[in-house]
Amino acid sequence: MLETHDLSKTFNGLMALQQHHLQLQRGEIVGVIGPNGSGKSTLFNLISGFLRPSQGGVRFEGREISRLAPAAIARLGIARTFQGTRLFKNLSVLENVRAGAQLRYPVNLAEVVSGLGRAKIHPPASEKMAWELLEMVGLEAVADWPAGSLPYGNQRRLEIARALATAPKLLMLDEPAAGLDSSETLTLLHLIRQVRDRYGLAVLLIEHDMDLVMNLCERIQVLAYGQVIAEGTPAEVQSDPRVQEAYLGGTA
Ligand SMILES: Nc1ncnc2c1ncn2[C@@H]1O[C@H](COP(=O)(O)OP(=O)(O)OP(=O)(O)O)[C@@H](O)[C@H]1O
Repeated sequence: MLETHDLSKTFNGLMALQQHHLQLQRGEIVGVIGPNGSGKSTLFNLISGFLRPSQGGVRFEGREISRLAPAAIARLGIARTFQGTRLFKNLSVLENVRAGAQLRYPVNLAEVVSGLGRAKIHPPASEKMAWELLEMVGLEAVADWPAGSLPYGNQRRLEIARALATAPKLLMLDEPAAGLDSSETLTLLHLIRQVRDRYGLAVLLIEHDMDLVMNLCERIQVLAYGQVIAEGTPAEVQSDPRVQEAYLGGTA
């Protein structure tokens, strides 16, 4: 469903990503790991349209998408979360999920709140769907709370519910476990699996939390200095000497 081919990005002579290749099938959970500065965020930004490649491209369902704008890519069925959260903190939890459906389109907060402008053309997710998503992430009891008042772990789960309101085919998660304690991380692991099982979507995640990556992902790709140095099952990657070397003295 998703394929990067020869994907490369240079910043002022620095090769942030070099000749990257990845294939992702429907229903797969794949992790991208690597030391700081290895190119993970660059890869995410290239796939989601926030950066243009210097070379190569990205195909989604057979179509070249690397020259499309982020909103156009989102419309094709790719949703992403960001490091940290980007919730509408003053809107309720439920309103955040409903507004998630509009994130496929360039609506702003004022339009979401008023239901006017572009928000009128692109209506929010139905109340039924929003409640279903809230139930899945375990936040129905706090549906009326302002999103900003939730503990951080719950905000991360809300972000996932909001991304799912766009009914994506591919969900990209940028360090979903950052800032979570081990029990919140375990809840997150189950949630991501449940989301995949229920909606059959593909999940691509960047993560530094090795426990989460090794227990959740079916396949892992390892980057170092912008290059793929290993790819395989968690067991294969963990026993790969190149990976151990890349992480020597690192954050793994
Ligand atoms: N907009 C930019 N301008 C210049 N250099 C950049 C830019 N974005 C990233 N880089 C450089 O590209 C390289 C790869 O960075 P990237 O953020 O993709 O790594 P990362 O693996 O996501 O790191 P981290 O784990 O710290 O988030 C780094 O050397 C970084 O300094």
